[in-house]
Amino acid sequence: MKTILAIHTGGTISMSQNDKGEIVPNDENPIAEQQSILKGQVKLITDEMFNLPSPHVTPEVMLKIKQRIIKAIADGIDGVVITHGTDTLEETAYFLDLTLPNTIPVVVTGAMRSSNEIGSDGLYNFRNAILVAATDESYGKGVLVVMNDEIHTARFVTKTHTTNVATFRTPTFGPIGIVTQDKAKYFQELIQTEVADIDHVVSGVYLIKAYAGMDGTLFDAINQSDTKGLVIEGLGAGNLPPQTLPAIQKLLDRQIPIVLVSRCYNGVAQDIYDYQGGGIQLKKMGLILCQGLNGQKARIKLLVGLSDEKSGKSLAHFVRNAVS
Ligand SMILES: NC(=O)C[C@H](N)C(=O)O
Repeated sequence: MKTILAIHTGGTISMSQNDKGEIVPNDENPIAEQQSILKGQVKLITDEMFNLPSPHVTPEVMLKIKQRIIKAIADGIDGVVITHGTDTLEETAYFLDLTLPNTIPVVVTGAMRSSNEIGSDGLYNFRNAILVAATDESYGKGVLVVMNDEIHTARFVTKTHTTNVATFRTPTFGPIGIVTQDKAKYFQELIQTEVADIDHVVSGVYLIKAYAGMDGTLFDAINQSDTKGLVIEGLGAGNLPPQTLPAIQKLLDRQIPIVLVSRCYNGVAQDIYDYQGGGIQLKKMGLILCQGLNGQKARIKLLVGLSDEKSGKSLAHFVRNAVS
């Protein structure tokens, strides 16, 4: 029988609705109390590590979860499930994907409806996540996100709806598997990427979204002494309004790495346009075009790369490509 460690960190999955209809954190986590899930099939160990709404989760919290899992791997655990608030779930999941050895299944899940609401999805998602973590086929697939009967890679999954239970989607590539009839079934292989075994996290890594008519104001504002890196969600295939360029150049002159992704939901940033502010010019200026990640994930990847003391070409290589 496999031993699965459940690490609880908070979020709606551990919350309840009060008499006024408000969703509030609980002192006692109702999900952590569920000890009989898949009884006889798995041995469940529980660690109530945090009780945080996920907007309160920081890279330091993510690092603590990573360190807890490293200890569990050393102790011989067979798989890990993490319950987490959905607002920043994709960032924690991707942080773990980038920093953990790909040796045992690590599955992140959450809920869109709190524990006592009609149609609450928490217990169901938790059970499915345990099932996936205890499945042999889940080995070697990087960190997984299991929600609403679907299995996604942490690398590409994103929250797409504020309240719908079918909120987690993988744009461009789709989910890699489904949970059906009490089984995890996979239909896509995962391409391995580099892992960075970091022991601290840097601060000063920012994320800015481009818009029509944007100028250099926001770039000038983040041109501070503590700024270590910047991700820009560019327009379309990876372009920027020309008025932003002088302020961006000032950051590049200070050797601050700048990563460019697209603000589009689907597709990858590419250097295909040759006009002022087009992707070709941005690449020539030294921006790192990152293929396939959204802004918040590219920021996690840049933060992990910088925390691993990568710079120059090795940082660009680490950040650039999420798919190979
Ligand atoms: N569904 C959720 O978990 C949302 C909640 N605000 C959180 O991220 O903690």
